[in-house]
Amino acid sequence: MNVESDRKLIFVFTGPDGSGRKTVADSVGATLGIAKVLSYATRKPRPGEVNGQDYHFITPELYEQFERAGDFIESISIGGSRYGVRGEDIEQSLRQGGSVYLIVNPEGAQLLKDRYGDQAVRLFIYADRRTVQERQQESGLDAAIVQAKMDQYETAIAYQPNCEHAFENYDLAHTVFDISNTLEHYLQRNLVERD
Ligand SMILES: Nc1nc2c(ncn2[C@@H]2O[C@H](COP(=O)(O)OP(=O)(O)O)[C@@H](O)[C@H]2O)c(=O)[nH]1
Ligand SMILES: Nc1ncnc2c1ncn2[C@@H]1O[C@H](COP(=O)(O)OP(=O)(O)O)[C@@H](O)[C@H]1O
Repeated sequence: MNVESDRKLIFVFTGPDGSGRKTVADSVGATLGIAKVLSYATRKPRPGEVNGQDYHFITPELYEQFERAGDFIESISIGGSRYGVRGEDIEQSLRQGGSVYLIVNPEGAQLLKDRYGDQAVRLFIYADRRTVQERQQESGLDAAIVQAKMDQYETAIAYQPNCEHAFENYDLAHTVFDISNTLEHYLQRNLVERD
């Protein structure tokens, strides 16, 4: 009989901003029924973003409170805003369900890898610079925000060799299919034979 082992996985989607990490991750998560662990962010929601869906949008004061309590297993500052993941959210999600996924920048991906070792699987999503820039412009992001993200493009791209897997993202359906297949293998491997 196949039963699920206790070892559940943390799928970490990373790569340059605008490569399609959120779009791809949410689609793969929905396809495979994997729960998302949301980050906390002090930045203001952008048009169309929903609290509790895109991020837990919180005040800098509450963020500091969590930070002082040692709640964040990783926490970064970008452009004057703070972003972090609470360890308890990961642990709780793993306890309640199966494997989980989250979306972070390469710095966060490394911190999660350092913390969780083999339990964390990094999936690097990428596209060429021009495509990434055009997608962000078309999505209606402020030009200054697009510029700030593009300034990080090369640094983010350089992280690819560290990741367990890398996927180019041009044809969305194709990308989601490829990643889902890869993750299926991990999830299958997590089934252990018992008599
Ligand atoms: N390390 C880390 N990165 C995060 C976290 N939450 C979001 N990020 C990433 O930090 C960057 C934040 O920039 P922002 O413009 O707000 O990202 P967006 O929400 O993806 O448009 C993006 O690359 C996010 O994917 C987190 O909790 N930890
Ligand atoms: N394969 C794709 N083809 C065309 N547009 C895409 C593709 N993947 C994502 N996008 C679009 O690119 C933009 C950035 O995607 P998003 O998932 O927000 O990226 P990230 O999370 O890496 O910043 C969004 O407008 C999204 O709809």
